[in-house]
Amino acid sequence: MHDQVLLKAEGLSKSFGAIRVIHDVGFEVHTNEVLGLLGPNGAGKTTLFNLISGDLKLDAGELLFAGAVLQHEPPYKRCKRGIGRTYQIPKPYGGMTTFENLMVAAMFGASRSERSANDHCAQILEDCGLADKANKTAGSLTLLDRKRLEMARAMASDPKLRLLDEIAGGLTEHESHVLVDLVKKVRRRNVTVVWIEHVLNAIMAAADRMMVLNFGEKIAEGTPQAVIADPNVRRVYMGIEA
Ligand SMILES: Nc1ncnc2c1ncn2[C@@H]1O[C@H](COP(=O)(O)OP(=O)(O)OP(=O)(O)O)[C@@H](O)[C@H]1O
Repeated sequence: MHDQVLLKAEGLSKSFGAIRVIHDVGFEVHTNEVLGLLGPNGAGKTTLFNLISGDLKLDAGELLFAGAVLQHEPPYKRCKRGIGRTYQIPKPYGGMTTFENLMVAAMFGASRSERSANDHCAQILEDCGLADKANKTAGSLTLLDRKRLEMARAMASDPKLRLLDEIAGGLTEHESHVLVDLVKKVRRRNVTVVWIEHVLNAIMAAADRMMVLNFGEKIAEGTPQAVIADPNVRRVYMGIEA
């Protein structure tokens, strides 16, 4: 199921002035997997997302997406290729209804006709537990429902790769289980996911593999169990000495 490489990164490097934020990072993301991205604050995780989405330019390295060279393309072209992202703080169109938010994603993100978008979005609202909030404005939703809406928008735009940035922050344990189920639903729609998350239980429950950054360098990669048992990861990420 996960054998094809969707995204391949080689030798990625990025500095801000004299501050080296990403240094010689390489990794692969396989089709239809959930890759968890961990690391202490300031490790370079969001910067890595910005390099993949094109919000930031690489200093060095290569990015291949479904075999195509990505690093020279502007963000909108990468978006058209099917790379979408979700932010730490949900950014819906607050004055529009939940359903309208999804329609925008389906019609402008995925270029669906109004009719096709309509059916697609109605199904997604149902799947995400938002059917009874279809006509509420996004700005009036609770935090969990705004996160549900972020995931619903991720589904509506038919992405190939979704970058999720700390979406479980601020949720209760029960709510983060709801979110894990939604990530699994997103994946069942053949979307590949890279998820930055500090809520360890959530990422452990959803990830097929995990990768850990520290000071801009990859220090571990593997199954969630192997990564969490790695003495170096335990030391730098959890503060546990072997
Ligand atoms: N535009 C920028 N200009 C200068 N420094 C930046 C910029 N963006 C990020 N940095 C610095 O790069 C480093 C990595 O930041 P980044 O946000 O990628 O880390 P992170 O691993 O996502 O952290 P967190 O878990 O706290 O979100 C930090 O030291 C940050 O201050």
